[in-house]
Amino acid sequence: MNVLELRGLTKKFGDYIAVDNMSLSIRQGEIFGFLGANGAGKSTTINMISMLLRPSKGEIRILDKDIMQQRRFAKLNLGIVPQDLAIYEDMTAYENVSFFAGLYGLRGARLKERSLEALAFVGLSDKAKALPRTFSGGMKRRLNIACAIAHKPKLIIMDEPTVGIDPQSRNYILASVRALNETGSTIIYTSHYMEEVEEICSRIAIVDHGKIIAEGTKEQLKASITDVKEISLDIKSPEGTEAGLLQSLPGVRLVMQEAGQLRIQSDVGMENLNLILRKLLEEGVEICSVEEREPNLETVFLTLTGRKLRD
Ligand SMILES: Nc1ncnc2c1ncn2[C@@H]1O[C@H](COP(=O)(O)OP(=O)(O)OP(=O)(O)O)[C@@H](O)[C@H]1O
Repeated sequence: MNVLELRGLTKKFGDYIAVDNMSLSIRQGEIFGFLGANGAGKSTTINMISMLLRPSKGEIRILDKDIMQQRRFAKLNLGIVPQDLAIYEDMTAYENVSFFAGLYGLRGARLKERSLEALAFVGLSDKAKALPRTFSGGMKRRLNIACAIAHKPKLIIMDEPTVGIDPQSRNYILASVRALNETGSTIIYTSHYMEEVEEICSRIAIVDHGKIIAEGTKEQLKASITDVKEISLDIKSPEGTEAGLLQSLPGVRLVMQEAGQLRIQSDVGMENLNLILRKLLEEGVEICSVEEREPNLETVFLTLTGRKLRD
């Protein structure tokens, strides 16, 4: 059964079309990645699914029921982890979770059990009695997740839950996404970090200008890219000076530089490796290794949109 179905979903703000005739089916048991640059329309889509925004056009079905006609059913089956934190700083972590779980009708022993379980899921059991204002940004994000999952929704939507947090919290969040999925929840995970999406998602939609421009498993998406190759060079030289030199060479589409490494995406069939190497050597750059890389989701995104996922 489809846990979520979007049919021709559209949202206009004045003349601006933020979500453009989007159709999508998400099956039970998936971790579905929603990948797009800032402003692509991810949050607007999520806000419509969570009934905070009214679609201009189209239909949203959760577990085969139209959410406009079955609002309560949709709410009970949905857990939303919003991009902006929705927690109370002056209530303990446990009180926060049980407050939100209570909104979904949980009471008594079941409320307590589910609230504690949700805190355990995100690795905050030992902080149950602490106030969120003493938490790191990452811990607050984990609490935000616990608040959305205690009522055990069938569909959990996470809107960029790992933006700007420490690696330990990030790992907790990714582990909790997997654990939630293993216990039967379907998950929609939005992010502009393609590494994360690649790591945890079973299927991915790439969103750009409010439209889904590609959809499939990561293997399918990568296999669709046949006209770009990626070369990776380990180099020794002062950082930050090389990318500009290479950008203007024929066939070079994109140069990325990180800590002694250059990643160059260029047109397949362009025999420009010799030009690239010659240019670097002329500039006194020491080349330690050269490797042709498998395409990743960044390559896919770049090829489809002509832009980098993160600017
Ligand atoms: N209430 C609003 N009124 C006018 N324009 C809006 C409104 N909400 C969003 N937009 C515009 O719609 C577009 C899509 O925004 P949205 O927040 O859905 O993108 P996003 O993919 O979630 O990006 P981000 O990662 O930055 O949250 C943006 O250009 C945004 O400026």
